[in-house]
Amino acid sequence: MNALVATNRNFKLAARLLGLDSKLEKSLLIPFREIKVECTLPKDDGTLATFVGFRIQHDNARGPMKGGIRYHPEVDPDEVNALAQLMTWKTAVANIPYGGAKGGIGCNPGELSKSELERLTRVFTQKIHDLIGIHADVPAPDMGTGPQTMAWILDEYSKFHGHSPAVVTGKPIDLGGSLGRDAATGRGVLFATEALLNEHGKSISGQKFVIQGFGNVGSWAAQLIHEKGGKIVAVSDITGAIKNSKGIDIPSLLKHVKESKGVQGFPGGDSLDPNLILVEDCDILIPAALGGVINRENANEIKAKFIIEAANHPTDPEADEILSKKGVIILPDIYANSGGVTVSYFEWVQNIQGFMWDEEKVNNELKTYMTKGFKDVKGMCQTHNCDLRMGAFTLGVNRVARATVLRGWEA
Ligand SMILES: NC(=O)C1=CN([C@@H]2O[C@H](COP(=O)(O)OP(=O)(O)OC[C@H]3O[C@@H](n4cnc5c(N)ncnc54)[C@H](O)[C@@H]3O)[C@@H](O)[C@H]2O)C=CC1
Ligand SMILES: O=C(O)CCC(=O)C(=O)O
Repeated sequence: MNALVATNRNFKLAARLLGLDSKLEKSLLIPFREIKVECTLPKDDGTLATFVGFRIQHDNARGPMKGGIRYHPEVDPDEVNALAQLMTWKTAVANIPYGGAKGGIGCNPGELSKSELERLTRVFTQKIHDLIGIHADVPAPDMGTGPQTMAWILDEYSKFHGHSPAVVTGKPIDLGGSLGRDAATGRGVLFATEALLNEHGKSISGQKFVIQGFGNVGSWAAQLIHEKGGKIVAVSDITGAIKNSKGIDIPSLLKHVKESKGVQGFPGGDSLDPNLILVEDCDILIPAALGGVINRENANEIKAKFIIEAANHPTDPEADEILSKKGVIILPDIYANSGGVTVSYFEWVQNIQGFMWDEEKVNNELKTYMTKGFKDVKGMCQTHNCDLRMGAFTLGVNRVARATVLRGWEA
């Protein structure tokens, strides 16, 4: 199912549970601003290449719009739109003073050299610099981008507006990045999983995990879960998939991935058909790569009892229904992966304060936010007699609706 159709469907279900006014519902759904820019740059061989970049600014009722920038061949306006909307509900679920936005460029970062990526990022920044800003819209990394991308945006933006570290988060520490941001989404996934398991009288230790995606989010989640005694029995990335029913040695896998640029060929496991990773036997499945991967084609075959959505919108609404009938419990993206944007908020606060926190403070604050977020989501589940996805959606949508009305909706 198209990502935007799926996200709108979840929003509308939440709006109905909340009894939202239909005009307010319509206004919350339509993005504040959609930006589409052409980015032409010289490649290393002297030929010109043109890419299309998007920044969708969904809502700013609760504060500056916030969200990552994705470099991926499948980036399209509908998906960026859906991801921007999800950011609005996510920042509200986390209860941080932001709205939502998302950006993306349709490109394959693996096929571009570092200098081509730098030129692409600078051209994109030149096209959108007037529309982003410390109190307007603050980008961050997402799939295919990272601290280096944020450093180039910071540098290009600062040429127009003066030195502005708070205009992006997820930057290198040397440029004002926060300690703990690199690991934050994965660490948030750990805290979210602990909160859910705790409610079911279980702990991480001894549970069997499968993780799809071994980039920033998947690899940090794997490392932290492994440290807590969780048994990771299968992992996949773009290069392939591996499994080991006794549990994969994650520190060795991290070393292998650094050297070989992927999980493929890891000697500490057997290779597995990547198409089967989501239906591999486990207790807990963590999708940490692309959207829409859990759908009506594979939902019936899923063996996990719990799904922790580290990726954005990995589960189609049709799959939600099938999995719910099977009794599978899904911890939704807008809560489960909110650790990244929460520490982005801490980074922005540190930049504005001009004061750096130590890593222990960052991680402790993150745990406080994730624990509170779980409690708030559960509260909405009880109020509206709904599952965790609708608990999170009603929580986020209600907070944004309240802010919108307070700002003068009635006027
Ligand atoms: N980086 C962050 O702070 C946050 C990221 N997310 C979401 O988490 C997910 C992963 O993002 P990152 O780890 O940042 O990206 P990344 O670019 O660091 O890693 C992506 C990983 O997915 C793998 N992958 C790509 N296509 C695949 C496929 N077809 N099958 C299996 N694996 C595949 C890549 O090989 C790589 O291991 C995305 O959905 C992103 O939107 C959500 C919240 C915050
Ligand atoms: O850290 C951020 O500002 C946003 C991260 C992001 O793109 C996401 O949570 O999906």
